[in-house]
Amino acid sequence: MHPNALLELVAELVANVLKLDAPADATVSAFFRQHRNLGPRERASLAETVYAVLRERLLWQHLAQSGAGPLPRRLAILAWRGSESFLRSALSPGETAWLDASRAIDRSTLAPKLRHNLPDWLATPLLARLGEEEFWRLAAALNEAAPLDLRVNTLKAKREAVQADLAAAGIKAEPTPYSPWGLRVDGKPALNKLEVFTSGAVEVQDEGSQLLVQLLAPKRGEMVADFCAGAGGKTLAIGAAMRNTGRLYAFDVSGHRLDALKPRLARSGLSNVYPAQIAHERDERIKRLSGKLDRVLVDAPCSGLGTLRRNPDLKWRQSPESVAELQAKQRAILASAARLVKPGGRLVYATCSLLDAENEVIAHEFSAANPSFTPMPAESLIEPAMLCEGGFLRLWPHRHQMDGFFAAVWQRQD
Ligand SMILES: C[S@@+](CC[C@H](N)C(=O)[O-])C[C@H]1O[C@@H](n2cnc3c(N)ncnc32)[C@H](O)[C@@H]1O
Repeated sequence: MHPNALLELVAELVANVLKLDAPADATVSAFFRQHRNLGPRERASLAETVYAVLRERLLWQHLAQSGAGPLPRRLAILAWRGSESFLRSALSPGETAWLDASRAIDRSTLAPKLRHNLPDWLATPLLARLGEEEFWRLAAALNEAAPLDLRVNTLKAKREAVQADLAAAGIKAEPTPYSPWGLRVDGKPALNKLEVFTSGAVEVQDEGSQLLVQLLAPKRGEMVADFCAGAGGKTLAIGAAMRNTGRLYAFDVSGHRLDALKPRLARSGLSNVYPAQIAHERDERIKRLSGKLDRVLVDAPCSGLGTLRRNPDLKWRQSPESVAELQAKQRAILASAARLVKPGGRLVYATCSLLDAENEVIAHEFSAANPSFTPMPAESLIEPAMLCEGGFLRLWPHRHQMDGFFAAVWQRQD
């Protein structure tokens, strides 16, 4: 494609994504479906440039003020992530001079906001919690691309064997540092046509999500519920840890998400999973299981701010108001899910948020209101201790090279 035609397409996609009315990955996929003629390299330039715009949006918008022409084109030029010579051949002499001048600006002289690229409502609590030095390390880590992690389905394969199969397909993968089932893949190779994937020997899953199963620690033959199962990333890991025995309920209010679980379930070889759509957290189907379950996981709907490396649009699509709404849902879901746990059973509450408001605050409130649930310190359930903070699993991209992740664990006494 002619360089300027591609740059114009990038600008169009930037404009679409910056409407912020849908998740960026959905907007990008829809755009690719409308432009089927684009090759893999063109798609990569488009997607990576759009994500670069989202990651450092405040910086680019500041620099773009001095340029000319439509704003989405200026943003696309500044954040361009394809071939440099290709970009330059698309630019007018005026644009070339402006790009060079923009790049020559010493970024360390810019206002903090233009360097961390986080909205104030998010930067303020993170800075207060982490302190200056660590806050800046987090801000830098959030603007890097996330690694691609796989979870080996131990019902079907061993980690070393999968690693060897991937190597035979020219894909380098190393065991993840903390999860015993994880492999971290080099780069972003297409995996979905490989035998290891189609046979159900692996699923894509961030290492942090894999660690959650160690906190839930489901055993053979138990009755377990994954209360917010979605497309079942955690369900599959829990079902495998139960060695395909017992009964694992996969609840969710979204039938559409549970539908996405079906093909994954078929590949996995699991037959102990019972997906069920519920109307809300107080659904009759839930009430019937009251006090009967050994383990319940609440992977709560949350702001997703721990996944900013993958979903940088979330920092612009969430707000203090949306976080307050999510907190209300989190409280209600945790309270209902807790009723399913039998005496002696275990309850786990998890989010992929960085904010105390969705994490420690919800967990402490629950403990205070439910004295029959005794907190179990995460440090006693998972190693090494540096994965935990204040009795909770607390993962950070800059400390642990994983998505931001939180989990609290309780045991029901009576
Ligand atoms: C963080 S996602 C779950 C991701 C999933 N556990 C996984 O590992 O792939 C949260 C899920 O909660 C579901 N949800 C929202 N409100 C709910 C409710 N009241 N009861 C149960 N699930 C709910 C959403 O549909 C969404 O799928």
